[in-house]
Amino acid sequence: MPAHWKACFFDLDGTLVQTSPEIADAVNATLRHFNWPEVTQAQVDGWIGQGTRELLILALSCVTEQTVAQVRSGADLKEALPIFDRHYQKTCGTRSHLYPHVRETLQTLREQGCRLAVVTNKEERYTHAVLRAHGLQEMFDLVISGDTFSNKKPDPVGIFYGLALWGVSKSEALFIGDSSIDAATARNAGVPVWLLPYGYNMGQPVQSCAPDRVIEDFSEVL
Ligand SMILES: O=C(O)COP(=O)(O)O
Repeated sequence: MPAHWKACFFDLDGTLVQTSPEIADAVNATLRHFNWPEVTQAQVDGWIGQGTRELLILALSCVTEQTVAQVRSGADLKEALPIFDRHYQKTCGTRSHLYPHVRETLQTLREQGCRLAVVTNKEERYTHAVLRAHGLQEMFDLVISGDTFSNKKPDPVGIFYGLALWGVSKSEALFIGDSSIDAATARNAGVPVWLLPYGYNMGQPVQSCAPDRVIEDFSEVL
């Protein structure tokens, strides 16, 4: 294992930033707009990982008692998406916060010459809003969102793109995330993966994803 990684790829929601309270606020404001029942924080936590569009589909399926396939092809989603967008743009940064030691650890990695990337399934417009709200944008050499390429995680395209851009080999890179999607992304790319246990893993313990390591605190990346 290299003493200093040459490139670190980070998931965003549940790894760098605790985002679910303000996502829940935006989802519930959207549901109220249509007079649908609200959902709980725990439900929203369990729906994070595939991007906010997919999260909204799961929420609508839950409250309207339609299948996911029906919501995906129905009128409710089309109407709800712009309302959700308006609310999430407003709530971004209001109730999210960085996990302990994120800023200092990223800073130290930068000083060590490590290339830093975000690889999230969140859509670009929200990824940048969250990073901006926490003054993190300048920290990263590369930001890849769920809609940056035609495929999102667990497709390894974001990792391959970064490695090729920087001329870094797989063994010199590390993926740090919080979910089975992150573990699968890293495995698909052939890079080691460390998982944090405090994020959003659809209600499952991260140990079940068989990561190379579980780290309790973000500073253990160093
Ligand atoms: O589901 C999302 O919005 C994104 O989740 P991620 O940052 O964990 O990839």
